[in-house]
Amino acid sequence: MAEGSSGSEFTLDSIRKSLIRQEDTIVFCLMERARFPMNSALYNQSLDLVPGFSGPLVDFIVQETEAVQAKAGRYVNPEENPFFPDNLPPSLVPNSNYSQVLHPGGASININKAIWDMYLNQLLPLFVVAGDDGNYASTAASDLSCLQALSRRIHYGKFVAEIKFRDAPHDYEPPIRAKDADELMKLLTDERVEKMVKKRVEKKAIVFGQDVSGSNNTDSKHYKVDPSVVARLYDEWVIPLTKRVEVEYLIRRLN
Ligand SMILES: C=C(O[C@@H]1C=C(C(=O)O)C=C[C@H]1O)C(=O)O
Repeated sequence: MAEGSSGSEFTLDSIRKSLIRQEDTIVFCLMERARFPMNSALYNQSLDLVPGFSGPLVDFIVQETEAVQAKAGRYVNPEENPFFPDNLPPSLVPNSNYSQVLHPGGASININKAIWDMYLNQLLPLFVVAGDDGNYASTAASDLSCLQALSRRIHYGKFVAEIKFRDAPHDYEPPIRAKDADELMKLLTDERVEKMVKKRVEKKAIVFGQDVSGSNNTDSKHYKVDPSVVARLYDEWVIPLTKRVEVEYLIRRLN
């Protein structure tokens, strides 16, 4: 089930290892998107660039890509959640045997609208330069990689919540029955781990984002994505949204 895991191990430790691995993917995706300027025409609601499609070009590219990926079975995987879930075609390929560790109620949790809004309206302007180079299709492909990586990480909260519940059902059952979201939030929060995550992603942006040359000199002042933006991304959005998924999952856990 988890990225890079055999599927047989389901522990908080193995889930956290997967979240750490996903940080690399997220940092590299952001660095790829930073190769292009803002290209705001891509996101413009009123520029109908595709004949017969009404809406921003980025919507067209994401919807069409998700449709192909759905046919190839992407959304059968409980780790994946589409940005445009309405009218997706069914999978045409034989089902892979994903281990069904989640409670069935988890399948209805999809907070991609909030992730889309955060990414386009708040995050992008923090790490891409202004301008338009006309590379809309490549820019949108890069946006989709970032969005999918962020969505996977944030919805991984379902697996985190499941294992936390299994490890301490007696602690979680009373607030679940009382539908006490605040108490659940307190129970699942681990501030020590959050602090480590924020420090580590900032460091990854420093290490991965340097220009590497053949000599011993690296340019340590210029990073492909500002490391403080990556730390802020996790602090303000990734961690809080992951915890929102965890709470939403737990609230449904005993249904
Ligand atoms: C994901 C977890 O749950 C919470 C969310 C965290 C995160 O999004 O990085 C970190 C610690 C917890 O507060 C976890 O415990 O690992």
